Amino acid sequence: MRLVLVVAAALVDGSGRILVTQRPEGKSMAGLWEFPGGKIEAGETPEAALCRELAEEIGVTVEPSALEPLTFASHTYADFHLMMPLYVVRRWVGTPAALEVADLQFVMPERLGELAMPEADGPLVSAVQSIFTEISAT
Ligand SMILES: Nc1nc2c([nH]c(=O)n2[C@H]2C[C@H](O)[C@@H](COP(=O)(O)OP(=O)(O)OP(=O)(O)O)O2)c(=O)[nH]1
Repeated sequence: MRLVLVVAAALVDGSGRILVTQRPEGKSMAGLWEFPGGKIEAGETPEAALCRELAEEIGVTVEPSALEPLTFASHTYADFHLMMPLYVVRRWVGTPAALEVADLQFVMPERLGELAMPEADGPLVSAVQSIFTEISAT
């Protein structure tokens, strides 16, 4: 089984909403909503890969020090096993734009479950929701 390393981010805005992006036509899982990010290239750290992907896909600048580890997905698809750390990002420069994604939206955490997302993302959505439930309860 091929192991694929991907890194992703949950950008959280000042209202506690989470950014999700839509996979474009021509890619696997086209049309599904996901956390922005992508594959780690040879010789790259996960943090450098994530900052590069966020700049390429949605045009925002994120400092590696702004990446807060949250959880990870470890999920077997039909033809590969995905290992994907998810970071929370609360600080970035620029306004997210759909540069290499079909669309993007900020959604309240409790609404994430209404979106069609990759199979691997179920546990990530639960983790994001539980963090924000904790925050809003304090
Ligand atoms: N960025 C991101 N990728 C995800 C998520 N959930 C999930 O299963 N993935 C998968 C989809 C892809 O197989 C892989 C990310 O690859 P990618 O999007 O950077 O590269 P790609 O389009 O060339 O991938 P592919 O067509 O070869 O599958 O991780 C997620 O929440 N965010």
